[in-house]
Amino acid sequence: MCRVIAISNQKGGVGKTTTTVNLGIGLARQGKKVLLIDADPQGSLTASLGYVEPDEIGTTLATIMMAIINEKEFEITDGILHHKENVDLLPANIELSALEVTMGNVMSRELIMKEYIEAVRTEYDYILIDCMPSLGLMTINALVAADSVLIPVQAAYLPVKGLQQLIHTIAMVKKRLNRQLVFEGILLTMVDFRTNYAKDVAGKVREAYGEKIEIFDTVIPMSVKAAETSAEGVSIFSHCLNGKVAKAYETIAKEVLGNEE
Ligand SMILES: Nc1ncnc2c1ncn2[C@@H]1O[C@H](COP(=O)(O)OP(=O)(O)OP(=O)(O)O)[C@@H](O)[C@H]1O
Ligand SMILES: [Mg+2]
Repeated sequence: MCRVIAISNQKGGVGKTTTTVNLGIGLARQGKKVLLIDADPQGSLTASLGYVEPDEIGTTLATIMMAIINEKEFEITDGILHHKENVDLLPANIELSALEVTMGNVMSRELIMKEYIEAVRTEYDYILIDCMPSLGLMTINALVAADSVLIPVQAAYLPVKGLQQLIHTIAMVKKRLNRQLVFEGILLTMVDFRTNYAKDVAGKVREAYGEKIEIFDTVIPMSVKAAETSAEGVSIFSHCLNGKVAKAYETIAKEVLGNEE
């Protein structure tokens, strides 16, 4: 059985892409077959995995979604890149933003990505979708295609308002387009243990949302090591296996495996 997880928060720079890379490769290290989908025209996931010029890649998520819109055939291997840390990647680039505009006029425009995922899900144990920082049509497509949504929250400020908007959008998707959608959980990222403030934010998020949404016990520490990995095109496991960020993502991968049982 394949589980499809959308990694989403419309707030920028909260650790969505970093979490997609390291949770994905963390799951692969536990023996799972994993596909990472870049659903952000910035192509950060693609670049983080070492494909440093996303705009030069020919076949991307946009190509395949366009084929689906035009009712053209596609192969499940189309566009797939194989990363050396045992995960597959469907890349993205700037073409995705043009597609998002085009898609606005298409029938069943929220269901295009789902059609792709339904075709490839037999090949994988986990599919992670790295969403863009917006709640537009591309993110709605990801939420409709997903079984669950994982919400990274940066522990550096009080994110209550932005989270309410995200949770409302998820509730609407669940009601109208994807009854099965559940919360994978809130993941606190970039936690600076030296400050009481970070602990305070963690406490406040638990207070405000802990009853409705599972909050991962493990938090991701703030570390320059996490930021360095994307420049190298590898995960934190290749960059600094014994560091605290690698340990944290390894534990999160195990928590996600446990969520399914
Ligand atoms: N645990 C961490 N410690 C320190 N820096 C981090 C950590 N996690 C991520 N970063 C850095 O923070 C920045 C934002 O992270 P990331 O790109 O994963 O966020 P994002 O939510 O995907 O951003 P966007 O909304 O632009 O897609 C990046 O420069 C990344 O390297
Ligand atoms: Mg990102």
